[in-house]
Amino acid sequence: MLTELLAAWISRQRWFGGKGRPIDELSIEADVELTPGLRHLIVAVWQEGSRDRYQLLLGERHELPDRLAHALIATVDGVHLYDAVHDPERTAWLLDGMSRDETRSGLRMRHAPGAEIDTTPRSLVLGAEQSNTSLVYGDAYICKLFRRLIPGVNPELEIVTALAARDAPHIAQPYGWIEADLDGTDTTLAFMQEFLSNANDGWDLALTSVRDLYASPPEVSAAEAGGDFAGEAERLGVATARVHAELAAAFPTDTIETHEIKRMAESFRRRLGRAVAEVPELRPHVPALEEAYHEVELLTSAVPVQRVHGDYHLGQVMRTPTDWVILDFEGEPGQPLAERRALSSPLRDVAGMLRSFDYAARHLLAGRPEAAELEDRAQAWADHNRAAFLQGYAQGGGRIDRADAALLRAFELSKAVYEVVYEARNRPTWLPIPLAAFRPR
Ligand SMILES: Nc1ncnc2c1ncn2[C@@H]1O[C@H](COP(=O)(O)OP(=O)(O)O)[C@@H](O)[C@H]1O
Ligand SMILES: O=P(O)(O)O[C@H]1O[C@H](CO)[C@@H](O[C@H]2O[C@H](CO)[C@@H](O)[C@H](O)[C@H]2O)[C@H](O)[C@H]1O
Repeated sequence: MLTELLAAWISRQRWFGGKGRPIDELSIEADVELTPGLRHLIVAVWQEGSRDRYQLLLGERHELPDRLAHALIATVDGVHLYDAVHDPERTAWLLDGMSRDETRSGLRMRHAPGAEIDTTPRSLVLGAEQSNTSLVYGDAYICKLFRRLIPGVNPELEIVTALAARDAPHIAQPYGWIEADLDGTDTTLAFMQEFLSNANDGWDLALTSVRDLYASPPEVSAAEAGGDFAGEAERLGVATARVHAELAAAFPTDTIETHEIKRMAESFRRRLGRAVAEVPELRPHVPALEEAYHEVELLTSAVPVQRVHGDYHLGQVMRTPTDWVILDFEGEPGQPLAERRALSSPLRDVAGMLRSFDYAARHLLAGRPEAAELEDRAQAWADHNRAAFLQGYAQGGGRIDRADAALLRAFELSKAVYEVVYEARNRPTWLPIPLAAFRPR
């Protein structure tokens, strides 16, 4: 039975969100033939009374070449069914579909306004398959297939197309997307953007600088080390401020008054409560966190809010030969769509990036015997680059005044609380990194 075979296969996939819980039932909600030998499936997976939906590209071949053996799902009546994201001959059809604005049984493929899609490049699945699958076509496009489907327009598509319509700088150009109605709501299934083939991500660049400092003689300061990153951190600050200004111009803005600020402090506390229940190492830091959140409640001036990135860190920015480009405007994975689209203070993104400088500085220390000696250098690198980023942010027109300090601090601490949970779940050896954020300064 196909559904049972799919259930066994899906539970082993890296992007499957329901790992560790038995699958009670898998049913096929939609099954569309895109082209002979390529089907698009939306499957519903029931686990412990709740349902999640996932999309699959199902290939069908009578003969399966060796290069696709690893993608085999099952063989039914002599037909090999396999994960067609690994088959460039089949995924070529997605480029065709988007370039021609094809619609197949409710599956709508679209190209971005003004975009001309070259249909000749062939795809490769990007190495690190995580919660989604990204296909890189030649060195031209990257198409992200959202695996777990949440009804609604994906914030990444919404934001990038709005910014591109304004010719905003610092974004990767949109080329196309795939959408369908899910529960009667227009839902993004895939989004294709310009592939920045000649760029490095900010995390790798920052780590190179940190390594350089650690390898320098102890008297060499972060500013003097060969691989100083401060110039880049500053340019990134400028780019961040410009993108915030574009977001404020492209989407509604508002201000939140005292009673809503209190609500924001409440939401920090709720996140903390849930996190402490899951990660007991957080408990000793609760009083200091409570105090920082209380400072937010004392704010008297209104706080400007707008659309923001929402999960801003060094892994979301890429340095091309000429500039910084910001990716992945999707907000924090796992949060409900409404929350990810909600207006927020841009300081939330600033705080996210400040945290990331801390991460880059400390991640080589986790579990190392020489960590204690390097601790001061890590702090010096983080302080130096955090300051440069803030300077760039102000230079680019971003607002951070004295009154913002309490809010920025609370956002940073709340992000660190989120990271504590993220690391406890995904990379326990990294847990000391966000925990270091709660040490008194
Ligand atoms: N437009 C792009 N050009 C080049 N590489 C990209 C592009 N978009 C994403 N990437 C690469 O893919 C990685 C993961 O992308 P991301 O959008 O952050 O996916 P995820 O949501 O799974 O974290 C990035 O760190 C980057 O290395
Ligand atoms: O990039 P994603 O949208 O998947 O974001 C999640 O994973 C990130 C880790 O890859 C995580 O970021 C944390 O680790 C980064 C280093 O790997 C560091 O630069 C970030 O500052 C830190 O928050 C992110 O929080 C999570 O949502």
